[in-house]
Amino acid sequence: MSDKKIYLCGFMASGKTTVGKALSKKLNIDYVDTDELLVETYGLGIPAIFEKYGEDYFRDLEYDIAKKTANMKGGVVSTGGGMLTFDRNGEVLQKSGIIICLVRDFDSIYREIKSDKNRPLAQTKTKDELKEMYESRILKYQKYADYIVGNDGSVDDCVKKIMSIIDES
Ligand SMILES: Nc1ncnc2c1ncn2[C@@H]1O[C@H](COP(=O)(O)OP(=O)(O)OP(=O)(O)O)[C@@H](O)[C@H]1O
Ligand SMILES: O=C(O)C1=C[C@@H](O)[C@@H](O)[C@H](O)C1
Ligand SMILES: [Mg+2]
Repeated sequence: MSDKKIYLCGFMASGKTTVGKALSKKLNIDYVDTDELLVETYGLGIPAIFEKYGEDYFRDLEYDIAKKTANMKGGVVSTGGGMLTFDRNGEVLQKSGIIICLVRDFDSIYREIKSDKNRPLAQTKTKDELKEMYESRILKYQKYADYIVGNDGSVDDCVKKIMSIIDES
């Protein structure tokens, strides 16, 4: 099998993990989540890394994980919400796979993230601040995404859209 990866990127709670798992099952290929791989590799949860060492340190670890996924064999890789907001990560991912950005309506996203302790960046921001972050990040995701796919229907619909993109590419 080719070692090209299918990278799923997008804002927090856009569905990267849910859609990524379902897609890998349909395609019968490996699945990895960069947040999970980071936690496993460094033995510390994301909120704890932010709290103890700060965001910049987390971003350096995230960059190491981006490089690690580039060396893996093919599969579906769902990424952390901030991954594509850094050029150094976008450059690594672009070289080793196809990048698909999932876009989900902000109100659905907000409902998911407002009380989730596992998303430290969301916890410290108001709804307006998060909306601003959502809008400015979309521009960054677009810079590296090969395709933008909506995830406002069912998970299955989103998986089907991605499968038809892969078939045609
Ligand atoms: N199409 C959908 N329809 C209904 N619920 C969805 C859909 N996609 C995702 N969800 C739900 O939204 C929540 C967030 O999804 P998920 O954890 O997959 O997002 P994520 O992009 O991986 O988030 P993070 O950036 O924090 O890792 C989950 O509870 C998931 O079940
Ligand atoms: O949007 C972000 O910057 C983040 C999203 C999560 O997936 C984690 O990678 C972390 O909480 C940072
Ligand atoms: Mg996820």
